[in-house]
Amino acid sequence: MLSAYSAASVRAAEQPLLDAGHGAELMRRAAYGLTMGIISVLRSRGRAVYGARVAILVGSGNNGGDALYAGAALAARGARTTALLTSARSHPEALATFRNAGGRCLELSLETEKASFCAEAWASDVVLDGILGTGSRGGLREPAASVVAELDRLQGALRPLVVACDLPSGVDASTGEVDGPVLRADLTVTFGAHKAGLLSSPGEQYAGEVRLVDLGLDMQGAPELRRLEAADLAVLLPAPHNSDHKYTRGVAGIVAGSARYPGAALLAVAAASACGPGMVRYLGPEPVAAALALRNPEVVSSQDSPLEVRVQAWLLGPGIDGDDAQDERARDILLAGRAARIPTVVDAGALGLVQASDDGGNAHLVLTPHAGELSRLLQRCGVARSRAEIEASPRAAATEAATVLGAVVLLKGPTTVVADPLGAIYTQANGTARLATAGSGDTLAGILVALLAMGGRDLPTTAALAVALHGELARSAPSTPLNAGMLAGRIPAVWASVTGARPTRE
Ligand SMILES: NC(=O)C1=CN([C@@H]2O[C@H](COP(=O)(O)OP(=O)(O)OC[C@H]3O[C@@H](n4cnc5c(N)ncnc54)[C@H](O)[C@@H]3O)[C@@H](O)[C@H]2O)[C@@H](O)CC1
Ligand SMILES: Nc1ncnc2c1ncn2[C@@H]1O[C@H](COP(=O)(O)OP(=O)(O)O)[C@@H](O)[C@H]1O
Ligand SMILES: [K+]
Repeated sequence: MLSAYSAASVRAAEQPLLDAGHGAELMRRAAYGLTMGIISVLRSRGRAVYGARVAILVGSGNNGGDALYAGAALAARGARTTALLTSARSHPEALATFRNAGGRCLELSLETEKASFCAEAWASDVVLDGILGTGSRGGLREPAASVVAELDRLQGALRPLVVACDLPSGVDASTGEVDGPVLRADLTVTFGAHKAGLLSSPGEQYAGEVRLVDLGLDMQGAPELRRLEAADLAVLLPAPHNSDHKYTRGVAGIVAGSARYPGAALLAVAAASACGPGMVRYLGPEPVAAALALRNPEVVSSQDSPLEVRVQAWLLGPGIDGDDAQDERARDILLAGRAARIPTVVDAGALGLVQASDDGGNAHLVLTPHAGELSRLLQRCGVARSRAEIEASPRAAATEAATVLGAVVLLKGPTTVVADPLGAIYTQANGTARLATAGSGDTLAGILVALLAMGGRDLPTTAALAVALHGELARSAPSTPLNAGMLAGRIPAVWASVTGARPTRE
């Protein structure tokens, strides 16, 4: 499990070491890790350090200091290093060390030097972003903002590799929010602890690969957010016991699909069934059930009322729009669920049926909106948040929705957020943009209801687990187009690969 912290927590953890006079040592370690990161990206492009061209953007604070020390280390190994001082002030010792090592300095305040730096950066192997770190307030300001915007224009094979020092400048270290231009990094070498902003949208999408350099910080207090990693999936994905029978293994009940959208039911059911619960029960129109019988003969289908069947978890909503009988089933489950407290995934067409609750009445619900659906959901609760606002601050929006609605909110996107009304947050970014395709959310909902039915973990952890598994379905796919219909079929292989060796008796 990965824990990520706010800038304030990281700085608080650094303080005792700074007070004890270890500041220079911390910076030396940070710069060493950064140097190693730059060398590794150079090698990934088949370049030696000797003779490599490295262009460095330097800010006024310690972030600029780290970058200058790394630049000095590279210059000492024969790299051609050029720094652009973006402020009248730079870390004095680091600047002197850089100059002594043979580094060239240009000043942003001089128009001709700015132009020569941009030309140098475009011809470089690596651009190092050391303008702002955890001490930044708001987005990049001028004149640095324009240089970054200009450098970020370069695309494709001509674009140099970009390494960010601690975090891409202009990304909020705590929230991941972005205000103004940011130079998209291929690698971010971050120091001391993972920053929550690099594990949140949109910041995460600017950070590239993130490597942590250990500074020996003693992080105090609860992390801002957590993330499940491969090793967690291996432990958390459920496995049957010898003594189990189908009802102890969990029954997933699914109310999805309609004459208009039969596919949503097919996708959700296929995904749920592939996760291996004791049983999948499908409630919905007869023609959809008939199609399911051919594709998933193990599924038990009926046109019953949900009040007549027993399940360990419900999924309501994919593709039910406009079908009165499905709508009624979803309403019945939501009403009965307030007493029965059966874990219930509320997706797509059922999201409009959820009412805000501050009495714990929704504590068994996991709502799974994308940003557009969350905007409408919040609107109904009297909170105006446009889709664009939600995409700009998804973590804040998911947390707000979880509080207002009293339910776990799983907000889908490139980095998916799971927010618990009690304040716990997971973010997962296992997937790739190939998941952004119609029906992919139905597959996620199917995985989630199956994992909930199989039980064993709390709602937010199970939700994060489902998102992680769903993401892995795309990550492990070859780089060819992917449609949602292909995803469920990948579950067994991906499950096997994330859980490692497969004992036959568990
Ligand atoms: N404190 C420590 O013990 C360590 C800090 N390290 C580095 O130090 C960084 C934090 O250093 P600082 O506290 O100096 O902070 P920064 O390096 O983020 O710089 C803050 C400076 O930038 C200016 N600034 C703030 N917001 C701005 C904006 N939006 N646009 C333009 N300028 C802006 C401020 O005037 C301030 O001078 C970390 O990110 C990390 O790179 C590392 O050396 C590891 C150890
Ligand atoms: N750029 C992206 N990178 C990775 N995953 C993404 C990206 N965009 C969307 N996703 C994921 O794809 C899925 C899309 O779900 P959803 O929007 O509900 O689609 P649908 O309603 O068509 O099934 C979600 O799991 C979401 O997190
Ligand atoms: K930076």
